[in-house]
Amino acid sequence: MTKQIIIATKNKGKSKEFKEFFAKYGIEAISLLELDEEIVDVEETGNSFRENAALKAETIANHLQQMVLADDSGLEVDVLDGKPGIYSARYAGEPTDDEKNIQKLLQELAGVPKEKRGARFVCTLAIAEPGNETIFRTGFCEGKISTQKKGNHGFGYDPVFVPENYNLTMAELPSNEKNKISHRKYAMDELEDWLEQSN
Ligand SMILES: O=c1[nH]c(=O)c2ncn([C@@H]3O[C@H](COP(=O)(O)OP(=O)(O)OP(=O)(O)O)[C@@H](O)[C@H]3O)c2[nH]1
Ligand SMILES: [Mg+2]
Repeated sequence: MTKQIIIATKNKGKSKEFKEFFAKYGIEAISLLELDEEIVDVEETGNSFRENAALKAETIANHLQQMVLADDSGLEVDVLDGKPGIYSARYAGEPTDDEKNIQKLLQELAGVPKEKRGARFVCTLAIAEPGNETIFRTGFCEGKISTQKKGNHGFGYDPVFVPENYNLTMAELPSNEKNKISHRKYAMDELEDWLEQSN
């Protein structure tokens, strides 16, 4: 039987990326959207990526009584003092809408010159298991916010995020390229020791 890990997410874009990462270790990543049982949303009431990742991982691990990985991630824009940050998914309000979030961000940055459009994606992973201490890993991806949407791969703010040393947006990169340089990939790299020891 293949090994499996539950990913405490309802985000299809994240789920697809985790399936690709874990497949390399012979592990099948399963999101909450694929479970037979409907899982209620965990309220993200924390004040940091770490607190929200812990909330999602620990709540779902306790509910399912098994090991669970959660991802809390977002975009920090320099000229906005790190916003939208932990509010990235709900930047333009709820229900969450990637297109509205992008339009709001482009409006906030209207007239801001290229050299001041620096930003980074942040991803904190939490792995929780009933009875064990939760572990955390974080990864970053530096870049800039473009002035126009381009590309249709990925999700979220990918169409307006240009990674450092690239002239293309994240959404113009095929998924295997994004998955070599993304915040999520660097957070997964930090998990390598844990993956080796638990394999
Ligand atoms: O362009 C992007 N490329 C990425 O790789 C990426 N990673 C995160 N984000 C943004 O940050 C929010 C996370 O918020 P978040 O961690 O609460 O996740 P979510 O609410 O979408 O799903 P869940 O995992 O909580 O169920 C997302 O919705 C996106 O707006 C990204 N945008
Ligand atoms: Mg969320």
